[in-house]
Amino acid sequence: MDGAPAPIDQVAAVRDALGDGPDVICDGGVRRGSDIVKALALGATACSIGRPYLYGLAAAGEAGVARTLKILRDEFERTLALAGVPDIQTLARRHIRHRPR
Ligand SMILES: Cc1cc2nc3c(=O)[nH]c(=O)nc-3n(C[C@H](O)[C@H](O)[C@H](O)COP(=O)(O)O)c2cc1C
Repeated sequence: MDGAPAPIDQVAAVRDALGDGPDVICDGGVRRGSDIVKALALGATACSIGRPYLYGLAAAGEAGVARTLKILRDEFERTLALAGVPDIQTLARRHIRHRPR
């Protein structure tokens, strides 16, 4: 998997190939709320997480998982606000500058 492209770098191409209909879920490498903003701007419907919630679980059990989700949500909302984007529906590719590696 070391040579596999990052999921975030595939979102735009997947969305372009599928069109507006199907859901696209970006899974893998989401660590910050701003990562979710980027994925949605590129065309994802949602993101999923694996390790981040496990880190919270390991640190503080159920409360740690809740804390992880709150951190991600707060960062997500803060990033939208700082970008001047009022809501998810308004979020679009023009709001970010993304160069796939
Ligand atoms: C401990 C652990 C076990 C996992 N087991 C599976 C699995 O059995 N099958 C699977 O498809 N993905 C598995 N995953 C992948 C997650 O479902 C998810 O795709 C991935 O963790 C998302 O990336 P992230 O950890 O960077 O957020 C596992 C991930 C972790 C951390």
